[in-house]
Amino acid sequence: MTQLAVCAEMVFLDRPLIERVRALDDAGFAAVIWDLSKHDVDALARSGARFSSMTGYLRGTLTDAEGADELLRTAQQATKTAEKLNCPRLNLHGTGLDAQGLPVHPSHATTGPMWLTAFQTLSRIAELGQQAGVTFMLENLNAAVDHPGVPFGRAADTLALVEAVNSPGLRMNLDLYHAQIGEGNLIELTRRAVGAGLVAEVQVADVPGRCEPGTGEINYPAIAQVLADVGYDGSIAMEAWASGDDHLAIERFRQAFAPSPNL
Ligand SMILES: O=C(O)C(=O)CO
Repeated sequence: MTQLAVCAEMVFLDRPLIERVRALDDAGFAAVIWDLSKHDVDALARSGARFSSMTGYLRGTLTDAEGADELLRTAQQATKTAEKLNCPRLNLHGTGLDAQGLPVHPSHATTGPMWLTAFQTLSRIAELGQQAGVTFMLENLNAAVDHPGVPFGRAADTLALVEAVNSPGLRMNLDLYHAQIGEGNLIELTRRAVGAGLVAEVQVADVPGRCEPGTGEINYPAIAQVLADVGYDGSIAMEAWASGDDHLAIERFRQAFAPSPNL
């Protein structure tokens, strides 16, 4: 059944994280968490909250041999944390991001060798996911506003890699906020990626401003209809700031996806 989740790193910012995940749980949402090295994992595990996804690595990159080994090593550690939190999805980016979201290894052109190494690295990651019983996800990002220089940020590139690896241990984290900034054509993108069974989480925020659905230019009720039409039953997560009141923002998110018969 489709599960609604909210990124605990972006709402209820006046409270400690542990209280944010509890507030989300009380409101019926699972939580999305970023860098677990910054959080008290045992306290989160004891909180009773549900976790939809978390960052699935600490360091590393897809595109060179040394970075790939580091990515695999820290992804393996992340699977242990995921087990403690009972968190089924672990998120990856084309390269590590710093505290400002900037790529640790920026690249403004992706070469043939980079594509091949990324494919091999992701194949290893997918195997790790299957062994650990979790799904790693490669997230599309945007280079124009939030993550300049991130490799494989375009949804089309992310989807091509996930499709090529073709393993249940690796799926796409389809971030519609980033895709709207980078490429648009969201309905067709959603129909194609989700319809092919390649998406494990759909993340949402509106453009511009990255606030809750309904505050910008994206027609989220139409996206919800597409998700229902293709029978999506994965996670839908709001990775957005609250434009005003936090409770109102998460209710607007819930309402945007309420028409789905899977909910
Ligand atoms: O910008 C995003 O979507 C991220 O996941 C940053 O970690």
